[in-house]
Amino acid sequence: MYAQVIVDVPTMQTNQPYTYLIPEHLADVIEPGMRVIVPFGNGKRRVQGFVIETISAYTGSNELKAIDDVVDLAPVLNTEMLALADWLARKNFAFKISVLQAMLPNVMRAKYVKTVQLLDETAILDSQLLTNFFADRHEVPLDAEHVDVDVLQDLNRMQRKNQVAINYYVGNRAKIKMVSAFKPQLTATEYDKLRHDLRKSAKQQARFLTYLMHAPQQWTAQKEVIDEIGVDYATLKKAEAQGWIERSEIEQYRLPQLTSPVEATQPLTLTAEQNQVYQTLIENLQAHQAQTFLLEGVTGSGKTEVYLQAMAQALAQNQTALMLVPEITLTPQMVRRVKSRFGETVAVLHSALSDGERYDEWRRIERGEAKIVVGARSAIFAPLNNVGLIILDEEHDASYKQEDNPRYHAREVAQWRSDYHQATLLLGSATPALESRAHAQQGQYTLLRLPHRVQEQQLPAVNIIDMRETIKAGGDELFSEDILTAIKQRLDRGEQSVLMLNRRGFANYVNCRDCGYTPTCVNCDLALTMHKVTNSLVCHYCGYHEPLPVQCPQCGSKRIRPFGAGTQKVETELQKYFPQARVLRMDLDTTRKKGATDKMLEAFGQHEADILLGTQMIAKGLDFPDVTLVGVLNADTTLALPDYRAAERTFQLLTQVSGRAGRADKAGEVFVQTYNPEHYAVRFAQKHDYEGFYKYEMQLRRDWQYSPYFYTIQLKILHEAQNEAAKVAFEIADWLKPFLDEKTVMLGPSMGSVARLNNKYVYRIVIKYRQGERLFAALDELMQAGQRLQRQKVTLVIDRDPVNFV
Ligand SMILES: Nc1ncnc2c1ncn2[C@@H]1O[C@H](COP(=O)(O)OP(=O)(O)OP(=O)(O)O)[C@@H](O)[C@H]1O
Ligand SMILES: [Zn+2]
Ligand SMILES: [Zn+2]
Repeated sequence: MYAQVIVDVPTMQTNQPYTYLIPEHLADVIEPGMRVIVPFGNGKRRVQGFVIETISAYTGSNELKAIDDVVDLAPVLNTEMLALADWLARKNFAFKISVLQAMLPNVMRAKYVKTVQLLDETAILDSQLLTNFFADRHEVPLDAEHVDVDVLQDLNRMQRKNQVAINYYVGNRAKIKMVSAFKPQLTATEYDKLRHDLRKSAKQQARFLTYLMHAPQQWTAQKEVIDEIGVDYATLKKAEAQGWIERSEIEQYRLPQLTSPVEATQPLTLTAEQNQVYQTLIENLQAHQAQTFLLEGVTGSGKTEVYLQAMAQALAQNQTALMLVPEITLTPQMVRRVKSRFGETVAVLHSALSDGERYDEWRRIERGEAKIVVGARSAIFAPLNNVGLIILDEEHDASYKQEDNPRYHAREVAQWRSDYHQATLLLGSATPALESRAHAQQGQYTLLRLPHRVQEQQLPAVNIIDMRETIKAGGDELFSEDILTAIKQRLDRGEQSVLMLNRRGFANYVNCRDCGYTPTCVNCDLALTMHKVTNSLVCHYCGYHEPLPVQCPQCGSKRIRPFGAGTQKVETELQKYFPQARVLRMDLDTTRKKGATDKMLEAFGQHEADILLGTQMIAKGLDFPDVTLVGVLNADTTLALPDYRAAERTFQLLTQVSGRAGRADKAGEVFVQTYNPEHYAVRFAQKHDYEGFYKYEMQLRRDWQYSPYFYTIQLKILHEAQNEAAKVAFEIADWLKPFLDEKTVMLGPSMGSVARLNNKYVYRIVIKYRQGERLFAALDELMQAGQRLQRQKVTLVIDRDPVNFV
């Protein structure tokens, strides 16, 4: 028997599996989806690999090495995941090993240990340095970074003389937490009788027997009982000796905890609109059809309640459900809402968990103990079986796209899994991605709508404040008079405010404080990005550049300069205006600590603060009844993103954050400060007009040839030397040209925005296309050349449908 193995060797940039011999004693053990340890290369190097297939015949001529060992007793990747990995690697020009690893919790990645083994003890006798290094040991971990250079040189010399051997081991970091536990062995009547026969003085035993009479017939961690009923360890030992209980080590899950207990909730009675959406979903669930629904529901329209009830239906028909939420803030509140409905059958997977917690949640899912999964992007790989429903909440969110290896979009994975399981796929948002809305237009998705808030509350009135006027009148760059007045009103009335400082694209662009002008690219209509090193403005897309202006080209003002103030500065300023206000600041700094976000939101929910000041992380999902004011301090930073989705991102952000106001019985009000008050993204957001924005933006996308009319592929070429990066980039561009049809546009090669990333120069090629077959074939070939490029120390990144151009 032979196994096809994808090996974990970062420098082997290939999707080709390697064939290994399965030794006799492992013949009945090894299955596809298991991790194995295999020798690799010439030395004694050992690496981890994934078996993707077993075969009975080998026709090649190479002499095969044998598999050393298996890591798993059962496959950790099932047939579905192996097929998905295959598809995903091909579709996104990714390496299979990175896809397979992305599907598993971090701790299941191999840890490699290198050691040096002393073969000839006499060889070190003369050297104090080496005697100290080995210190009476025969094998010592070798971590080149922490070992003296002299020692390394000696060891090298000794290796050539066969006096030492270098060994490689594959370690396993996935640790299961074990605790002592016991299980009752007798019936309640028997325990009762034993208790009657006890000596009077045996108080602890009596207590324990009383407990056992009512204890469930299952393994219980002993520590909990010892603490709870006050018996000691000796009592348990005695009980075991007398056959009352059995004792053993059992596995205990590290369950992620929220800061306060979750109270159970009941399904709400759906409104007529919600019910209509719900019924459509249920019908599809019952029919077991792979169909995609786009739920376009205004903020506060009760989308989440619909998700919860649809998930309940999946459970009721004995299926499982998967719900994705964007990274960061949203998670704790959403997790709370899902847990309040479904309790322990919910598993949570997101980046705030510890590695151990993630591993345990993953196993609860894999074993079928958790039937509902809530998590961020990578939770899309949760090993659920028999999936009935997949939900992407805030489906437009950019965090669903993974920007590192392996690049993928959670939406495309969701679609694939929905097809595989014949599951219902529900994409929900108040502001769907243009691509999704266009799919609904063309009938690929079914469009469902919730145009009103749950209790028919009005969407908040949005006031646009022209900061150019404020500045002219000698006002503050951070707070206009209007917004200060509005905050004061809330403080007087005991209501709450949410203030957002938009940090995306921050300080990378310049704008004119007098007329609002932001320089844009002549070719692409995208905002130009400031390059401090060269003192110039650069287009991230096509490479166009011009010197940094000293004077506004539009109005002649000298007040054209970079934008910038951090949340901390804003907080200080705010406190100067309102010394008595209780302000909660939420940004990357204050939320870094585990559970910090959850705690802060709890506090705000309990009205322990008057103002929540934060970055765009506070824009989504918050549902607090006392919030009647939302202030956006700077709407423009997202507009200046060097990305054709800049207007879309701004519209989405403004709509989302506005939606936090007036969600209950008190009316809400929004103030948006901007230097571009007449921009269409701002105007449509003011009217809460998603459909209007969609139509307008689609027209522009067609004119400028952007998604969804054109697809985009971005190639990045990285090298330590600028001329080498440029050379390879132009070679690749020339090589690709014959494969492009006349409707395909190639931009660049141009120097990347972050000219030096990880000490490497970046060159970029952007390709816009409508028909991709020939292009993809060419890119596949380019991928195969990856190994050659690697030898030249060139990194090639192929990014399909990039969401960020930086
Ligand atoms: N049928 C219902 N009856 C009463 N209250 C409801 C109902 N459905 C939802 N709600 C409540 O209305 C509020 C808004 O609902 P929810 O948070 O589900 O909206 P959403 O559309 O997900 O909002 P957003 O997209 O703005 O985050 C919540 O407090 C929720 O508990
Ligand atoms: Zn100007
Ligand atoms: Zn350009």
